[in-house]
Amino acid sequence: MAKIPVTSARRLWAVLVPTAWLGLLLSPVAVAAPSEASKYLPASQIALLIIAAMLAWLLWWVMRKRRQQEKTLLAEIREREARLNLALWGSGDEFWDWNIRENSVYRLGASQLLGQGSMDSMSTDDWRTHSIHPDDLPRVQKLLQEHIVGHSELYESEHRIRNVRGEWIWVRARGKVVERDAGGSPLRLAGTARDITLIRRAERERRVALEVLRSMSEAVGVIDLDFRFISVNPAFSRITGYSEEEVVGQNSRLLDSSQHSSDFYRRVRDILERTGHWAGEMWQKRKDSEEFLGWIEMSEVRDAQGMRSHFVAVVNDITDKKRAEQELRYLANYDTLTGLPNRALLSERLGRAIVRARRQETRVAVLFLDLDRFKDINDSLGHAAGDRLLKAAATRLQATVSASDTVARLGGDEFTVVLEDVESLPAVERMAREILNAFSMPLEVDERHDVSITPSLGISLYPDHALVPTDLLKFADTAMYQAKAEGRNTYQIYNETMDAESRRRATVLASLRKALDRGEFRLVFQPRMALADGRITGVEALLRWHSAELGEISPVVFIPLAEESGLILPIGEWVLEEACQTLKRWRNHGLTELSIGINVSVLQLLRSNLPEHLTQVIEDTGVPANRIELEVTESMVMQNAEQTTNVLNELRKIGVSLAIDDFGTGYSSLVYLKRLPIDTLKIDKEFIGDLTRDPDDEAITATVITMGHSLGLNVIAEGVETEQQLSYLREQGCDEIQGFWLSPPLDSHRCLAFIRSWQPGTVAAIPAPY
Ligand SMILES: Nc1nc2c(ncn2[C@@H]2O[C@@H]3COP(=O)(O)O[C@H]4[C@@H](O)[C@H](n5cnc6c(=O)[nH]c(N)nc65)O[C@@H]4COP(=O)(O)O[C@H]3[C@H]2O)c(=O)[nH]1
Repeated sequence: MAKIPVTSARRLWAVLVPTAWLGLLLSPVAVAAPSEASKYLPASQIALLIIAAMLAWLLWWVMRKRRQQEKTLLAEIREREARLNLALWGSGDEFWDWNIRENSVYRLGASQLLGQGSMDSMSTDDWRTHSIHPDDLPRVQKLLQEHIVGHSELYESEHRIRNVRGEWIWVRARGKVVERDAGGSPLRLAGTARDITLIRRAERERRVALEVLRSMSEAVGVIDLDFRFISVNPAFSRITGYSEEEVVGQNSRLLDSSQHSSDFYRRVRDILERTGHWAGEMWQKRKDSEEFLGWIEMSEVRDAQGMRSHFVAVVNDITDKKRAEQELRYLANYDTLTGLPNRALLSERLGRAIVRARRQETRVAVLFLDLDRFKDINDSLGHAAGDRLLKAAATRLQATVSASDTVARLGGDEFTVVLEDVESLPAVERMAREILNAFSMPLEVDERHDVSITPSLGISLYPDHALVPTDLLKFADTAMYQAKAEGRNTYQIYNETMDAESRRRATVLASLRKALDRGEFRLVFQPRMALADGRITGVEALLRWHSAELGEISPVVFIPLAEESGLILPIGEWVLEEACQTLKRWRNHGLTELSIGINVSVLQLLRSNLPEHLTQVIEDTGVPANRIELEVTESMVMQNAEQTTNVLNELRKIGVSLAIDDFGTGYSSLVYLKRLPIDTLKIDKEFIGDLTRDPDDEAITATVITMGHSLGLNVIAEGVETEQQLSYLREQGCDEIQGFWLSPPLDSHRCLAFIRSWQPGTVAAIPAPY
């Protein structure tokens, strides 16, 4: 159908409507009374009227049709607009239309941006100042300008705009000039803006995550569900040695190490597949085959649909940390010198042993072991040799006990052995003897030095003596001190009286420390006589201590304490000076042939400046060196033969004579004796006491005399109490005797009087004083 322009249709309407009305008005006349009508209107007019009416109807019909079309069009437009709205809502986009000429911006947008069903129209200026973030505005304007002038095909920008809630959100705006004037100048620019806040945030988070991954010190590997690497971070390459290219596509088995069984790795993967997570320590193998310990956390990653898409493994190389931890644990529990458990680990093991023993109703024995005179050796050989000696002692000890027993070092020269499942006390004693026996062979300190050292052992038992580790250790320690007091190189089993003993020892030691300053010491002198002519050849100076608090204390008690505590050094100096002063006085009384024997502790030989001090005393007193005889005990010398020999040689050079005291108790070998620069052997009173009663002692004494003479030594018998003993010794050719038969130790005045009144010829007639 041909379309009629709206304006001409209106004009036609203006002519046709009155005509049609006229036609209609006149038509009834013609119809009702044709004869009359024919009277009034000619037929042509009637026809005209009918045509006019028909035209009017036609026009009305066209107009109606037209209105219907317009309505349909409008409905279509509305529908499209609704669809556009829907599309914008669905996409979250905003449509904007900038009318440059009218200087206004029309915006149609999703509720997120502009509010529900929002349509907005604003001036360009308002749009600029209120809607676009001031920081982004210059850039937006620049991009718009570039597009308007034709420098860009499309206007495109990412910037912030204010949303319906007044918050700044990021949008990606795109647009194009959609209308230009005849001269080509843009009239309208339209486009969309999409909310990209979340995308940008996700993008930023992704960038941050990527940066974190890149800078992480932990190795990160992304693995697919078949355990093949998808990507790895730089730390992964650094730690494993594999570059990303080398590893992507490879199965993660590539890093499996031989430290675990393949079963282990299979189990880990099973757990990961079942639970989506696994964390733990795992050995891994680097590209260069070196193995490292990793702390590994593996977790599944799910996609947007919640389906597992891959795994992420974070690997921390903890090899060094673990090593450091182990070292720390080792340091906390083990003695670094010997590698034996230390006190902490010992207490723990002892505790566990006690728990087991309680359950099984068995016994636990604690053997507390201290090396005799270790301090002296340490001081004389040097600390390095001392350390080697301790190591050798630890090895010897470990080799002696069984592997299930704990050998620990508590510090210094103190060791402890814990024996479990102890059947009986004799079994423990057997072990104690085995240990003592094991130390009868010298320990090799280095290629040149062998050192003989003996231990003293104290024993305590669970549950007999104590029920807790601390008490068991304390009691074994007490028993060990008792073993020392018993003469060392022995063992003692704890008993309650030892506590009193150790308390007494502590009291004595406390008083001993003050004794020298308080002038509580004095010397007594015991004469000795030559058997050949009955002449008094000399005296032995013996120390006495009368304590203000404790009364008279025997040297047998306080000398070992003085040696252990080191007090023997100043005390020994005092003895030396006092003895030489006495001899000087006696010499002034004419006793110029008299010698004086002075006991010297091994500690003085090893630790003091004895040769220098002696030289000084000789100089001060004017006593000839050859009238001084230093007495050292056999066992002391033998234990530290090498070091003591050096000092003895120095002393010999000064001119003093040297005697081996208590000879016969130390099992000296002849070879050693020959090497020592000594002049005299003093046979221990133990052998003399049983002379004439014990044939063994007689034989030993006779042998010692013969042996001493064969080495060119003067032999003196100590502790001679009877005439029978004297006769026997004379028979055997012993050179001198000393003992109660002749005289007990006397103070200096009485001793001087005794010597002066002594008649050599009346030897046989002198009765024993006791
Ligand atoms: N049963 C018996 N005993 C007799 C007889 N004759 C003497 N004795 C005792 O035997 C000990 C001999 O001294 P020692 O063997 O050097 O043994 C000494 C010595 O090793 C040590 N001692 C004493 N004075 C000193 C000293 O000034 N310095 C050092 N380092 N040790 C000393 O103490 C130990 C014991 O000395 P003391 O108690 O004075 O005991 C002395 C003496 O009194 C006797 O016929 N029968």
